Amino acid sequence: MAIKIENLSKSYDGRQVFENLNMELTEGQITCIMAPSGKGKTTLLRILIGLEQADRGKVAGIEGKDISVVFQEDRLCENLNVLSNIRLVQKEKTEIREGLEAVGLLDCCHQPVRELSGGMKRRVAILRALYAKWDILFLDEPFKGLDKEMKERVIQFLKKSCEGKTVICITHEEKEAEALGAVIQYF
Ligand SMILES: Nc1ncnc2c1ncn2[C@@H]1O[C@H](COP(=O)(O)OP(=O)(O)OP(=O)(O)O)[C@@H](O)[C@H]1O
Repeated sequence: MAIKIENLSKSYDGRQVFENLNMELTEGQITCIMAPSGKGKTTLLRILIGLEQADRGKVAGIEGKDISVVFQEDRLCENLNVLSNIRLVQKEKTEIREGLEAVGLLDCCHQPVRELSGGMKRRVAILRALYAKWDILFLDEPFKGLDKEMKERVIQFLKKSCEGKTVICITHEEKEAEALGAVIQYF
């Protein structure tokens, strides 16, 4: 079942963020949502994942599904090491070595997150979301702070790990959407 967004409106203190937004996000593929800064992409994502309420309109296709999210902020446990951060959300004891290796985190997997660089933390946040149990994965500008080479590695791993699954990714970069093999939704 697709995610259907129907006539969704949201304002803050009388200031309209978006009005009568309609969108259909196909399941089993990666969709990139693109819009200029301030148009309300993060607000839309927060409504989709239930952290915010729309003023009007409805969303179908998410209720009852397991969701996993990479927020713009890493939201990691700074005093836990990389492995423990990932294991926190892991329902099944899946082998995570492949992911650590793919995104270049194997050598630092026992290091507390507080000692990592911004780009390393980003990769931990992405891996943690990927290894959680989910039907729909939401990513809000997930590659911010990654250099070109690392971004390509992470995108390749994401693409491979998410094949046939439903992923909603907010990005400003068409190149990222293309590399992910994503369908682009402008709004
Ligand atoms: N909690 C809030 N209270 C008041 N206004 C808010 C709140 N959250 C967002 N806004 C406003 O809603 C508008 C849309 O913000 P949002 O972060 O959703 O945009 P965005 O498209 O994700 O932007 P960016 O690409 O810069 O991240 C902005 O004008 C912002 O100031």
